[in-house]
Amino acid sequence: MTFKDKLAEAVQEAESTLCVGLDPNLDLLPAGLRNKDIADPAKVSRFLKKVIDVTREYCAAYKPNLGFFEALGPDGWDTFQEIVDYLPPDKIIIADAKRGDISSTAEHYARAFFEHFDVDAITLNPLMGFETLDPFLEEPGKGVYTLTLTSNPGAEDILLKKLPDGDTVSAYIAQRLRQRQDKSPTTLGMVVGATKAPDLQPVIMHFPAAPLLIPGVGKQGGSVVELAEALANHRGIPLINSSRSIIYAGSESQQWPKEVARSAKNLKQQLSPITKKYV
Ligand SMILES: O=c1ccn([C@@H]2O[C@H](COP(=O)(O)O)[C@@H](O)[C@H]2O)c(=O)[nH]1
Repeated sequence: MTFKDKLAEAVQEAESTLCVGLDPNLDLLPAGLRNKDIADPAKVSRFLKKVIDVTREYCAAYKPNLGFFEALGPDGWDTFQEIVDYLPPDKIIIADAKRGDISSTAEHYARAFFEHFDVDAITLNPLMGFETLDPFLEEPGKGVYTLTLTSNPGAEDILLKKLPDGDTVSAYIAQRLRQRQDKSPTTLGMVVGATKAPDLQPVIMHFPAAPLLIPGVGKQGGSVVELAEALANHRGIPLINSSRSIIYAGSESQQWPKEVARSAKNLKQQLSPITKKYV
């Protein structure tokens, strides 16, 4: 099955474009599992598995961010593997790894994430140039989300800078990705921030069929209403990610799993004006 087909099925089955971000931060774990000083991978696994159990009904995808697993030290990769294995097979799994390196190194990243961990998709950083994406672009069953217009303030530093032809760097990346898609069996998508909804139009216009991974709602303050307006004419399926505002909901209470479920359900409902186009 191609990545695009799996993405469409996952969204249709869950009737949701929600992606739950799995960012296990030791400082924010629910009170009963929290121990800031000693990384306890067993507690992290228990926490994330519970989050998955109570949110799976409301989302199409999960996005574990590698930074949080690497911060667990030597056990981090085992924990990542355990969570990837635990995730329901009908959900899209996106490794948020933001890799990008010369081809001979990128080949090894591709092998690690697409062969060893066998996730559906990965996030890549295009700053070292478009040929660094090539090792990830060989498999029809896989997807690649390239950082195009990120949600953070620093997007102004490079991505929103204007080139001599008047386009932004973000718009240029979108154009190049669209051209590359014509020659790639792998699905190319873009990471665009919900916080950048007002700047989104000139970017997605260059690649109107691109699947989008959209972080920035929730703790970063991106507006779902503005996002829905910006996506009105976009054809590619979006996945809207939220991490902290879902997985740490109610973390001071023993009832936290209920709060996590409630928060995922609420965001799924808020996203329904966006989702209805794709179900
Ligand atoms: O432009 C980007 C790209 C990636 N991220 C990642 O998404 C989540 C957002 O977490 P929240 O808690 O919902 O703010 C996190 O893993 C980021 O590293 C992003 O925020 N912006």
